[in-house]
Amino acid sequence: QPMDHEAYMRFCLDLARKSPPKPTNYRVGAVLVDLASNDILATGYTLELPGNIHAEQCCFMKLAEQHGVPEERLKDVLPPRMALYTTVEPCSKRLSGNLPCVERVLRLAGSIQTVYVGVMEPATFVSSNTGKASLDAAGISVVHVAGLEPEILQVATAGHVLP
Ligand SMILES: Nc1nc(=O)c(N)c(NC[C@H](O)[C@H](O)[C@H](O)COP(=O)(O)O)[nH]1
Ligand SMILES: [Zn+2]
Repeated sequence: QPMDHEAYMRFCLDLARKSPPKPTNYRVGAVLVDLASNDILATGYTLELPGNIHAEQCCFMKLAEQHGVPEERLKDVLPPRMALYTTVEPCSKRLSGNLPCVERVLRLAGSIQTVYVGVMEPATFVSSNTGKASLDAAGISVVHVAGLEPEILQVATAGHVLP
């Protein structure tokens, strides 16, 4: 019995809780799901892998490693219909200058059908995340899974110094 959207988002939130708090990013959890089998292809949480790695980026890095391909070639080796769940929408700009996750998702346009997000990105680091427009333009739906916002934001900002 496949999990429902809220169950996947709760799973992402549990992953986000594993992320070490930092004042300069959010604690996010993400999973990539094969829509044909409902199998979870990869999980990730912020800083899970060495370096300044985002949750979504973790998923893609793990799959690139598993398949022995560079991240740019993932579309060639991954299933044709997938969904990405992430507690915070994929970043469209990173203050570190690293490649934003929206760009990483766009590499899989045509395979990733939908990005399910728990919250849109707050304005703490990036005044307005333009990801939804970019993803929509590439035919990737961005769908808000409502109901977990307070918990997601509390976990995401746990490392932030109080104003
Ligand atoms: N969707 C998402 N997943 C993450 O794992 C994560 N950490 C963010 N965070 C977005 C935020 O805008 C950036 O973390 C800051 O812009 C700082 O950029 P870096 O993270 O240092 O590259 N967003
Ligand atoms: Zn990102």
